[in-house]
Amino acid sequence: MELQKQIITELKVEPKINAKEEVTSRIQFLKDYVKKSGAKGYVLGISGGQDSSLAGKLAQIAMNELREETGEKYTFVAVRLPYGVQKDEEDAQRALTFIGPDVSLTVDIKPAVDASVSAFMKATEKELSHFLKGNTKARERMKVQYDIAGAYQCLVIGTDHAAEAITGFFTKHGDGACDIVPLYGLNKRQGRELLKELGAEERIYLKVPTADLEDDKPLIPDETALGVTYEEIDDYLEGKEVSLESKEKIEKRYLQTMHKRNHPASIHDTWWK
Ligand SMILES: Nc1ncnc2c1ncn2[C@@H]1O[C@H](COP(=O)(O)OP(=O)(O)OC[C@H]2O[C@@H]([n+]3cccc(C(=O)O)c3)[C@H](O)[C@@H]2O)[C@@H](O)[C@H]1O
Ligand SMILES: Nc1ncnc2c1ncn2[C@@H]1O[C@H](COP(=O)(O)OP(=O)(O)OP(=O)(O)O)[C@@H](O)[C@H]1O
Ligand SMILES: [Mg+2]
Repeated sequence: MELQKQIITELKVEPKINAKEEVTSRIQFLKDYVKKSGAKGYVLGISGGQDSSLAGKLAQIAMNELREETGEKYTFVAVRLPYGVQKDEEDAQRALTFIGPDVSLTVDIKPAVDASVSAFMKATEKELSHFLKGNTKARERMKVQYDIAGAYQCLVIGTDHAAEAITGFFTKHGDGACDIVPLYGLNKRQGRELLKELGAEERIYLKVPTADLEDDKPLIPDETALGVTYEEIDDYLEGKEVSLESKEKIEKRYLQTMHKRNHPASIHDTWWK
């Protein structure tokens, strides 16, 4: 099968969606999964970006409905995880207002990240690059979310979706580590459609996507880091034709990041061959 078709099938992307139906079915999924698991709710880091605004809103609605339906105390915990002071804190606060979480926490990851980086440098006498320190930030955020999951008996939501999975644009065992992925199969513009359906204000769904991980490149847009636009990634995922240059960039990243979309290789696996 042609690689584009193979990727679309693997990442479960539909070229056209009904935003209302997607909202309903993904909320239902969050409700069914938490009930079946025996957990008491969900936790998610809220950055101010599009993906966590959407996943957080779906989770909060799911918890509201479950409380109504069961009379049990299901809870959504939103956690702000800034590295010191976040440049776009205002956007994060706007996202929290939109979500209206049951519980809102803030854990500054700076002391833990800085301690980890300085212990690494002391031991190795090597500098940890801004890029690698960025991945440490993402893994520290993962760790805090699992601390909360343990303490509040809840599950960790991940914001992975097709437009991110295709390029492997996430930190392995960082933001890539989670218990449930309610946005799976959506591309970036479909996620935006869901945010609109949920009544988010424009500033939330038009916010420029950024990983915001590197100290020397604050708020660098994902599209700059990737060298390809989300419009092109979304078109590719909807089976449309994109420029040859973008197609090659997307497919190269897809092939290089196979290991991020699979379980660690064992002697029984063949995906890496
Ligand atoms: N073939 C292979 N088989 C098995 N494992 C392999 C491997 N190649 C590398 N690895 C392992 O993977 C590691 C590299 O992966 P990883 O540590 O993830 O690091 P890497 O993929 O190099 O960097 C993460 C990228 O994701 C971006 N990101 C991160 C977090 C959030 C967002 C966002 O959009 O918000 C974006 C970040 O800006 C950066 O460009 C290697 O150190 C190695 O341990
Ligand atoms: N500063 C932060 N505070 C809390 N959580 C964060 C922070 N930065 C990243 N995260 C978590 O890591 C996830 C991955 O980041 P990512 O940038 O892909 O998503 P986003 O910021 O929600 O949306 P966008 O891709 O539009 O920027 C976020 O969805 C969020 O759960
Ligand atoms: Mg972001």
